[in-house]
Amino acid sequence: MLEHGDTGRLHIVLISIHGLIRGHDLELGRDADTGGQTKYVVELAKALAKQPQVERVDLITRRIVDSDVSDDYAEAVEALAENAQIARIDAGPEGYIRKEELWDHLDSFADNLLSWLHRQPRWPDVLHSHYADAGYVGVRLAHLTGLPLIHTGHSLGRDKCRRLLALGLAMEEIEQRYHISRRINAEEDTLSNAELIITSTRNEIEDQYELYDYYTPEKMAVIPPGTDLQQFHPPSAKTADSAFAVSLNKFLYEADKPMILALSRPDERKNIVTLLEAYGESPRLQAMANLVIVAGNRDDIREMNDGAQGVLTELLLVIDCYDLYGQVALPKHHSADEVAEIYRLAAAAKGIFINPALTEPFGLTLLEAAASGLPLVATENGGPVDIIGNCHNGLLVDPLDKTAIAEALLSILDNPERWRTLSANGLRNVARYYSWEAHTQAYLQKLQPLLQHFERLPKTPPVGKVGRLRRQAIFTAMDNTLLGDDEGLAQFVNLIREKRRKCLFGIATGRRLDAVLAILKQKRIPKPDILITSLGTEIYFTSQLIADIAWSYHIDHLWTPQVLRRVLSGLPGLTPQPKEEQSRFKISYYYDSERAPPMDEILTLLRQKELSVNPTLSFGQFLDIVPARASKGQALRYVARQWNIPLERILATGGSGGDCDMVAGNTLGVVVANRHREELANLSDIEQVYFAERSNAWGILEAIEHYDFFDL
Ligand SMILES: O=c1ccn([C@@H]2O[C@H](COP(=O)(O)OP(=O)(O)O[C@H]3O[C@H](CO)[C@@H](O)[C@H](O)[C@H]3O)[C@@H](O)[C@H]2O)c(=O)[nH]1
Ligand SMILES: O=P(O)(O)OC[C@H]1O[C@](O)(CO)[C@@H](O)[C@@H]1O
Repeated sequence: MLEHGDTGRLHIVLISIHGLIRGHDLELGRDADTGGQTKYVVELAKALAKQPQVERVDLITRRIVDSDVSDDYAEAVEALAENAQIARIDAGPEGYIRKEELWDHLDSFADNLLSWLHRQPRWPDVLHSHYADAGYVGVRLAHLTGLPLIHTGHSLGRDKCRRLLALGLAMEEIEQRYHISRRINAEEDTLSNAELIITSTRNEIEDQYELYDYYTPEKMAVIPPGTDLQQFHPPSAKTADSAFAVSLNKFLYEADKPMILALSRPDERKNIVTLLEAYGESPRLQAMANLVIVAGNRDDIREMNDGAQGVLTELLLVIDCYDLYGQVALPKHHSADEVAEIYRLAAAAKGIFINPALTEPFGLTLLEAAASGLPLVATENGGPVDIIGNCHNGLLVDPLDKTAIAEALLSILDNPERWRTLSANGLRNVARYYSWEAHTQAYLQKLQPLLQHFERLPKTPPVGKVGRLRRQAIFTAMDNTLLGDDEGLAQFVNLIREKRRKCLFGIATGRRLDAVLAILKQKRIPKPDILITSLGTEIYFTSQLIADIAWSYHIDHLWTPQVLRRVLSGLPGLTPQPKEEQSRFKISYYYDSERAPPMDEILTLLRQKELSVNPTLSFGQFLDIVPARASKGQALRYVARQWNIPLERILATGGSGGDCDMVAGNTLGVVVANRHREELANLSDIEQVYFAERSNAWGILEAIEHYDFFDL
């Protein structure tokens, strides 16, 4: 069994979870989640697969079984090229859900993807996550495997939040609609654990990533994406009117006028309504050109998701308000292969492409328009700064300034010489700066240094643990869970003894080994088969309590306890716990919630100091900090792999902050009644977590009944 490529050629795993992804006829614009990123990752996978240094590319996404979308998305594997494929992983509900609703299912996605990776002939050489959700999964996999993680954000929550607030949305509404804090936290976590961040523009680094606490420009590389110059090119001699051109006639009185073209997903951030108002408030603009807005595909607006429905409804109301009938086209349908022709239609009519987005992280449409010979007017916020800076083919505008938008459009429309110059610049420079061939060369060159120094965890468990007869396990936290009710404990211990031959007994605690052993003895609890102590930083197995050295070696990654102590020493409300609670990989404080900063401020401080660690607050009073690769849940997954026990057959009981990743994901999670639910409140929506009615060990016994655990 090959552990790593002995051919020396690379195996790259790209992770892009949301949206509708397939190798052909991408349904770009169909909904808010299927747009530039889905196109980017498919083109990147195909371009990388062509490189001689690359042996295999896997593009990982979520499997979707839903009568509202094509069966293509339910295929577990789809070939992209001879050495590239899309692999679809199950996680959460089978149906197609918005990316904002995926957060509760990403731990399960990570567990299922890890199982999939273990089923492959060898470990990949690198994980490359795309967007916050894939970053969340990539971080967990990188911790569990030791593989290097690289990341591309495509769009950043802090930047989107800033723009939506500027638009007047309330923070509560942004949180409710976009779960923006979970997304930003995942982005911060990804930035603090990725080895390399690939951006499409310098502007992203200076103006978008700069908003993050964990901001390390030296880990970032600008590698712009390409565009397919076979697909996007200027119009040839006058071609017969296409079906799409004809379809515009029903909207436009004078279809031959120049066309102002906007093309984007129907998403609030694309700010199409401001463009429409700028057009509606400019009689000169209306006299000179038609406005064509391509905003995805739709049948019945009333059946679309809230975001798209809101955007399109508002457009129709504004068209009516300014009485723009006959001058504005809002076509309902276009096919993937008509998109290039739409740009050419605008170019043939000496039109302009406009991207009025509040913020545009990069803007693939700008490349497509430039390659079609269209001059650009684009938002000054984001990627267009670099694109127009490189291509010299258009103007930047403040997306909230309607007068500036109108004037920029007029300054090109009423100057044919200027139109020709900008069009020619765009054609020449898009080919020069934006090609996938150039992208993959730069990408692979940036990748090399990361591949040398990574120690991966062994793929196959050490001999001797594989094939144990026992196919189940129960792991429990100690304080107030296993312990706290002696009668319940006695019942539980009897059950464990009775089932010992088929079920491993594990304890996962924040306490140190010596403290645990004293309690086990005092309470006459049998020695567990697996003992995870000090919050997942130490693992001992069998009754001889042999320490797992490989685990200690694995978690000793980016761990700088001295720096950590120095950074935290100045904070009010934090008192170091006695030295018997401290250990090599665990720094513990008493946390006085009256005086100490809130946890998210402590998280922010650690990230600003570029400390990639795992802080948890338990019982609202104990703050423990361990290495990023250590936690109860990560230690449990490491052990489950070693003992070859599927997570779905592991009952994991906890109840405070330090138990979160043990209870979440594919384990059968349990929270007993008396534990600190508020620290695990966000778990309550996950079906695989059972909140017991009863307390302490009685709650574990109740959960065993609930899951019918011994009859699985
Ligand atoms: O009705 C539509 C709308 C969009 N598209 C296509 O979808 C893509 C849209 O890409 P882009 O303009 O880049 O916008 P987003 O979908 O928002 O893409 C996100 O991800 C991209 C890749 O990283 C970045 O360029 C963007 O800034 C980022 O917002 C383009 O290929 C368009 O041709 C269609 O085909 N039909
Ligand atoms: O507007 P948001 O929430 O930042 O998301 C941008 C969306 O555009 C996309 O390119 C669509 O594929 C993805 O990056 C993401 O789904």
